[in-house]
Amino acid sequence: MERAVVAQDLVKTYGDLRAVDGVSLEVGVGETFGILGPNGAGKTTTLELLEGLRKPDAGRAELLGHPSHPRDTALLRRIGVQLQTSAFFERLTAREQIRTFGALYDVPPDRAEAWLDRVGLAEKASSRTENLSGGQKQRLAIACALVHDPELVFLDEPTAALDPQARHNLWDLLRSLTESQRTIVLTTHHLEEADLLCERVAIMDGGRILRLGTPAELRASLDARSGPDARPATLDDVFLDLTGREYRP
Ligand SMILES: Nc1ncnc2c1ncn2[C@@H]1O[C@H](COP(=O)(O)OP(=O)(O)OP(=O)(O)O)[C@@H](O)[C@H]1O
Repeated sequence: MERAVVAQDLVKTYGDLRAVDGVSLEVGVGETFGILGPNGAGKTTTLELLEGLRKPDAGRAELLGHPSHPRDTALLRRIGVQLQTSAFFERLTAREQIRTFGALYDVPPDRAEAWLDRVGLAEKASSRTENLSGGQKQRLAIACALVHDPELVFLDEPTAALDPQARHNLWDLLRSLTESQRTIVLTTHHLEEADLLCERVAIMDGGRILRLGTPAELRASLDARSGPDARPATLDDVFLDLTGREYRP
């Protein structure tokens, strides 16, 4: 497997809390890889360490064969990161926003603007970003992450605020990216989404990876323990079996 992401023993602590506690994983070129886990499991922190947005206390990550930290400007052109919607440039319209992101990577304005259509925002091109709905802002953030056609894309809960139409359309868009050998690493709370989109998933809790494999492998391992009369396991069942049913802070 040609590898787009390699992480070895990543650790990140905040005071006494080990938010990420020895995470190792590999993601193949062209693969869609999902990071799942309850609130506070360490998914976003793991993603930020992989992206090079945060420096690990220990361990290392490589993206496309280069260390992800300190950030390498040549690498930045090859990766796309979905930023928080609060990271938009102020007072710009959706059109100006996507063109500005595109200009950072020398993407011609028309090609950048075409992304608004791909995420269903063509009609909102003249709206200022602060007037977009939560789901519209999220789609714009995803378009900004993809505008320069990166080889490797990191998406943090990309469908969290999306309605079913937008969610299904985004799934189609992400599938079309992997058809052209783009690699996607995403976090999600939607286990159906992970099952549909991801070739492999890691289920995290307490900063550690509890299980890593294809959704089918994870379901089969639970089925094997449940006996022949139980209904077939879903990824939800696997998730709850590993992480329990208690609320998380
Ligand atoms: N900058 C920070 N300072 C202190 N603690 C932090 C910081 N960022 C995250 N944490 C803590 O680290 C732990 C992991 O947080 P993280 O955001 O990675 O979890 P998550 O799995 O993405 O959760 P969620 O599903 O709620 O988004 C949490 O307990 C969180 O409170």
